[in-house]
Amino acid sequence: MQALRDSIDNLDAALVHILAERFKCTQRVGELKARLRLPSSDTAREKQQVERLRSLAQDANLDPDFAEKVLAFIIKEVIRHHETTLVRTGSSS
Ligand SMILES: O=C(O)C(=O)C[C@]1(C(=O)O)C=C[C@@H](O)C=C1
Repeated sequence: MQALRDSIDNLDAALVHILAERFKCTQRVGELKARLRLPSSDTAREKQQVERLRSLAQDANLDPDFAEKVLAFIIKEVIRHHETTLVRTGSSS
């Protein structure tokens, strides 16, 4: 049991680090979008991401619906960050 919990703790730490790296990338995208006055969300891109992630999940034996929900949750937070960046950089008006 303890060995399994140690593995879970390591995997949770990896998830946090991976998420932090992803948010660093999306922060840069948000700044670019603000500068170029592009919309915060891109539904065509999201559709591609969902398709790809569902396929990856299937191959990895992970429930694709769950993977899609996780992605949607993350993207919702990214869009919130993009909106904050717009206000912070004064590009929202
Ligand atoms: O690729 C973009 O345009 C982003 O802003 C990043 C991202 C994402 O988190 O992957 C977030 C919002 C968009 O709707 C699509 C994708």
